[in-house]
Amino acid sequence: MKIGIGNDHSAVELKYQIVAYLEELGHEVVNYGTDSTESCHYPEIGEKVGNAVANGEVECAVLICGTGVGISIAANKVNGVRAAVCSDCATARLVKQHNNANIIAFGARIVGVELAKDIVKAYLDAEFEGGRHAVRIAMFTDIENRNK
Ligand SMILES: O=C(CO)[C@H](O)[C@H](O)COP(=O)(O)O
Repeated sequence: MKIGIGNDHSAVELKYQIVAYLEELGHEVVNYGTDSTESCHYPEIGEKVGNAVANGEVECAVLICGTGVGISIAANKVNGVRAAVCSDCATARLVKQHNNANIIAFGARIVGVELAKDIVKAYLDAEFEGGRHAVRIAMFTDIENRNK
């Protein structure tokens, strides 16, 4: 799978570890994040990755900032993006099964590297269940259309 990754200055080291892990799993990774620990602005990266997912440049993406929250808020401003912050594997699985999240986010200041890898794996291994959940996903699109 072609997977995007984006991060701010707080998450450079964790980003490298997640990129290596994704490549070990056989995925192609496109890096949209910063490789510098110099302070930068996570909304720019969240938007860039959100656009890459929305326009199909990558199939899904991983976003990492200090908490995972700010960068996912930015990505969620892009129509068609469903970015979900996860700090545990059950949530990571459910955001794919129920919410069809196309971006998973977590915080470099919140989770350690092994948990972060497990979160990514739980998300990638899960499948969207459709059915009643598809009705709710369509309602996200309705919200976007009402708020253009
Ligand atoms: O978690 C974040 C956004 O949700 C950012 O990584 C965090 O706010 C950056 O903080 P600082 O500029 O103090 O390093």
